[in-house]
Amino acid sequence: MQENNDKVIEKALLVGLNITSTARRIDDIDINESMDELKELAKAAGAEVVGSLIQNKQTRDAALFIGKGKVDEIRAYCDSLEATLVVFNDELSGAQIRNIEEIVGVKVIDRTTLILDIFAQRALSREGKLQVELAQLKYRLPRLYGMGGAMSRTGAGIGTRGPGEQKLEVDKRHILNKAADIRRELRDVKKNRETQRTQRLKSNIPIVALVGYTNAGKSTLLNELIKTHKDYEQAKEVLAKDMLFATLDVTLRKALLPNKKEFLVVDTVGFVSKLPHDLVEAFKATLEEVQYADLIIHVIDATNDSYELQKNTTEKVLKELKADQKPTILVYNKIDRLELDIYPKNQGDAVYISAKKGINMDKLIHMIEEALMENTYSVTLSLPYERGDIFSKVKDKYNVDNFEYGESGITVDVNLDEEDYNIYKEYILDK
Ligand SMILES: Nc1nc2c(ncn2[C@@H]2O[C@H](COP(=O)(O)OP(=O)(O)OP(=O)(O)O)[C@@H](O)[C@H]2O)c(=O)[nH]1
Ligand SMILES: [Mg+2]
Repeated sequence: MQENNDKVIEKALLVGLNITSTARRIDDIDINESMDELKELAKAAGAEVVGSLIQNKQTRDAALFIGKGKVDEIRAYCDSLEATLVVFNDELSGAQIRNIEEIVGVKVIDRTTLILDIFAQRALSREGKLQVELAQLKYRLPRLYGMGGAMSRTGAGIGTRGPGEQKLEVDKRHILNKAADIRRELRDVKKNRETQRTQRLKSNIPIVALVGYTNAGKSTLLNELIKTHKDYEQAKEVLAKDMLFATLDVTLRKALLPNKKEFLVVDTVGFVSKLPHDLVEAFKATLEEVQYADLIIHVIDATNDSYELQKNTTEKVLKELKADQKPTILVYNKIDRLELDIYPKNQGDAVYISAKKGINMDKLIHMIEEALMENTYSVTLSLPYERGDIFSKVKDKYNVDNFEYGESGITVDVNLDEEDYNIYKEYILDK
């Protein structure tokens, strides 16, 4: 194990179980793809992957998950590869972790612990940190027995980190108290967020949420969309990186439609298959922003071999968030890396783009405009000068910059929503 300034680079051996009988779950993704993803997750957590093995088996083993013979094999692998960490592709019980650790002699963690560890390292906002910590505590509680083992949580590194660098609790009573504290604090944070949201909803700016599998290109797309805004500056861009879970915190930024109306773009945490259930629960709160969106842009990495599965995973979460009935645009991204004629042309609510190379961005932006303007009325208002109050209201609310001072008043081109259309009907200029 190399160590510098407390940063431990662990050498990880990955282990996957391929269930070959009917015990296999229908939504289990292909084992090779799942292991590739596990490798990316291990890298994202800061580990160096030194090896990977798959066990084909009819059923899961209650005590050792993959069976005694394979565990002995893992031990030999660990010795020869000098692995310091074994990562299982599935969620293990506390007893299984302890039993396997006893045989292989190095730290054993599962996919859930790995994902929680990445989240623990990346969460930036107060709320994000609290949610990750709560998810970690919930995960640990039923496993305390298994993790009391000799080498389990005494060392540093993956699986021992909590947000804010404190060591995770190992005492049940402490955990329960801590979880209660966090829940209380989260309630306060939530109130705060609700206040902000109420203000936002009052301001009437439509909200467009970017959702999709991790690494699909959501943040890259956000950075492209905000370039349309007059107040755009590079400092407003968000981190876009070839790394799973680059984005953990919800970010809102302003952008402009061709008709000059403002909208807010929301960047969200990416989804992944087998996302730990506690984390889904925790991040549902963050993903609440999606529930308030007027439009959802589902970003899909069209170059990924499992993009269909990734799309399904995302759609399942959207359903859980009760956001599956919202107007949605499917964006197939990264087409700069595809042969030009292998993807269907744009059809219905889908569009093929490259966020990075700016291909078909104009098409996408027009689709966004159409979707957001669906229930609006494009009118010209003729406002007498004594109704300057209406003018300033409309100007602020709709970000109007197309108006003219005439002899009898001000004429304004604007897209009114239904409510305002009825209020200002008498001032509408007949075409
Ligand atoms: N070739 C190509 N690469 C792209 C495109 N869009 C994004 N990428 C790359 O894909 C990687 C992931 O992009 P992000 O924008 O960080 O993806 P994300 O969906 O925000 O990912 P998470 O925040 O981790 O969930 C980065 O390396 C991007 O440069 C594209 O249109 N073409
Ligand atoms: Mg991102």
